[in-house]
Amino acid sequence: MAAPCYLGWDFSTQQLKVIAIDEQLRVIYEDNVHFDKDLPEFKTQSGVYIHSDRLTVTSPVLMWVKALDMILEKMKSSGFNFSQVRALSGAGQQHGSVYWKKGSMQILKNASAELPLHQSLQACFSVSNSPIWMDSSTASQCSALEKAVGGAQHLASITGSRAYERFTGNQIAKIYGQNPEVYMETERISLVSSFAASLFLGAYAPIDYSDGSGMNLLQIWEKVWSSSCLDACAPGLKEKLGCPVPSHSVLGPISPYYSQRYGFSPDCKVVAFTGDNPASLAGMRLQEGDIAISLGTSDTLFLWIQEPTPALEGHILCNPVDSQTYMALLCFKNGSLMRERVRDDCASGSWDEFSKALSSTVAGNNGNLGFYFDVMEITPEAVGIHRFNKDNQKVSVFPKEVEIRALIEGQFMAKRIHAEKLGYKVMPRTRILATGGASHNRKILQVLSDVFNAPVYTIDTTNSACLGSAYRAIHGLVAETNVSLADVVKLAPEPKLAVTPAAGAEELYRPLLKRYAELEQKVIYNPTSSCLAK
Ligand SMILES: Nc1ncnc2c1ncn2[C@@H]1O[C@H](COP(=O)(O)OP(=O)(O)O)[C@@H](O)[C@H]1O
Ligand SMILES: O=C(CO)[C@@H](O)[C@H](O)COP(=O)(O)O
Repeated sequence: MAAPCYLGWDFSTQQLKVIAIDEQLRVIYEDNVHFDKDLPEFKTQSGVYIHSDRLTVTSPVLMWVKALDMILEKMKSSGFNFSQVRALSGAGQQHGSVYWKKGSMQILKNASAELPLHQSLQACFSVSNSPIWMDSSTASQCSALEKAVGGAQHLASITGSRAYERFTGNQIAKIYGQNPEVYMETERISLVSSFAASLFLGAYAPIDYSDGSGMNLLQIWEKVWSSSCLDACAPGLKEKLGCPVPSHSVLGPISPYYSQRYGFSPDCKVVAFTGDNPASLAGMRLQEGDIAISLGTSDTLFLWIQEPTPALEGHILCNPVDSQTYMALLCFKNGSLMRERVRDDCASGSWDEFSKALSSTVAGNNGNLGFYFDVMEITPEAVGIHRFNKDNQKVSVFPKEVEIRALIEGQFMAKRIHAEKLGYKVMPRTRILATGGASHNRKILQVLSDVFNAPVYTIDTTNSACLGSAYRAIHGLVAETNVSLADVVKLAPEPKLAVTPAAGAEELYRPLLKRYAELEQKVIYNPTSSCLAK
C-alpha cells in the first residue's frame, strides 16, 4: 500500500496552491494555478476585478471552482496518487463571501464525476462575483453596524474588531440592502475558506471559529454568532451561515465525486478550512513572543496572544490551533501589488534590479521617507503617495533607488509602529517569521530585520498557508484526543535564520520611526479635506 499523505490547499487572492506532505512532514508535492495566467478567460487582474467606483473589488466564484478542476487535473497528469491522501484541509483569503442559490446543496452533492466541477456548479451562485478582502465599498454599512451595537469599541469588544469594510457582515448587509431578492434566493453564505471546504465535502461546510472572527459577526469569547450583529446586517442570517465550529473539526469524508473522478479513498477526511493568515500561523509553528509577517498580495503581521484586548485598530481572531487562545492581526492592503508597481516604474520590472537598488542605497535612506498607498490603506486609513525629505518637506519625486528604499523602509516602519501600538514590544529574543511571495527576496528581508532590529527566519516554503493546512489536516485526525498541533508537528524542520540586523540598526531607525509616526498623522485620510499632507 502507498505511504499515507496529507493535502493542504490555499485559495488565495492571486492563485490556488496545494502542498502534499508525507507522515514525516516532508513536502512531496507542490503546485499552483495562477488565476490571471492560467485562467485568462476570466480576465482578472491579480485575481480580482476592481469596479469603476474603485471601491468595489470582487472575484468570479466560478474561477475558483475551475482553478480547482485545473489543479486536480495537473496533479493527475503528473501521476499523483490520490488514494494515499488520508486527510486534507485548506485555507482561503479571509473575509470574502460566496452566495449559494437555493437548491445548490443538491447539485453539489450529486455532481457527476464525468464532468469538471465548474460545469455542474455553473448555476449555483446567486452572486457570481464574490466580494473579497480588497473591497472598501461598505462604509455606510459599517457605520450602521457600529451604531446598532453601541459604538466601534463595543463592536470590537464583542467581535474582536471595529467595523471594517471588507469584513463579511458588512458585505452581506450591502448585498441585502442593494439586492434583497438576491439575498432571499441565497440558501447559504460561505467564506472563501468554507466554500472551498464545501467543494471537497459535497455539502455545505461550516465556518470555523478563526476565519469566522473576520466577519464582525462572531462573539469571539463565546464562539457563537452575535444576534445583535446578525440582526443589524440582514434578516434570517443565522440560518444562512450555519453553526460555526472549532477550526480542528473533521467535517466528514471527501465527496464520492473525488473518489470516482480522481481515485481518492472514500475514507479521506476533510478537516475544516480556515483563513490564510490563521493557516500560516499553523504552518510557521508560531510561538508566543514570535512575530509573523506575511508578504503576500496583502502584507499582514500577526501574533499568538493569550489575553487579548480588542481595540479600535487591528483584529483579534480566535486562534486556529488552540481554541483557548487568540491571534492578533494587522492587515496592510498595499503589499505586493504596490511593490510590483514601484518595481515596474523604477526597476524595469525586475526583482533583481529592485534588490540591487536596495543594496546600493544606505539604511535610513539619508532621511528620505515615503508613504505608498495606491489604494486606500487599512492600517492606517490613508491613500496616495507622499514623499518627505530629511527636513520633513514634501517632495514630488525621488531618484529611482531612493524611491525603492523609501517604499520598503516605509512599509516595514509602518508595521513596527502599528505592532507597537497594539502593545507588542521587540525583545532581545524576538524572532520574526517571514512568509509569502516577497519573503523570497533576501534584500527585502534585510530591511525588515534592520527596521525591527530582530533576526528574520523563514521556512522552506513561502506557502505557509498550504503547509499549515496540511499540518492541520493531520492534527484534525487526533485533535479530539487532546493532542496539540505542536505535538503533531514537533518533527517538522525548524524555521531557518535568513538574516540578522546590521550593527547600529536600532540607533539608526529609532528616530526615523518617530518621524515616520509623526508624518503618518499628516497623511491620514481626512474625508472633509481634499488636500492631504501639507
Ligand atoms: N523575488 C521577489 N521579490 C519581491 N516580491 C516577490 C518576489 N517573488 C514574488 N513576489 C511577490 O509575491 C506575490 C505573491 O505572493 P503570494 O504569497 O503567493 O500571494 P497570495 O498568497 O496572496 O496569492 C506577488 O504578487 C509578487 O509581487
Ligand atoms: O484581509 C486580509 C486579512 O485580514 C488578507 O490578508 C486576506 O486574507 C488576503 O490574503 P493574501 O491573499 O494576501 O494572502
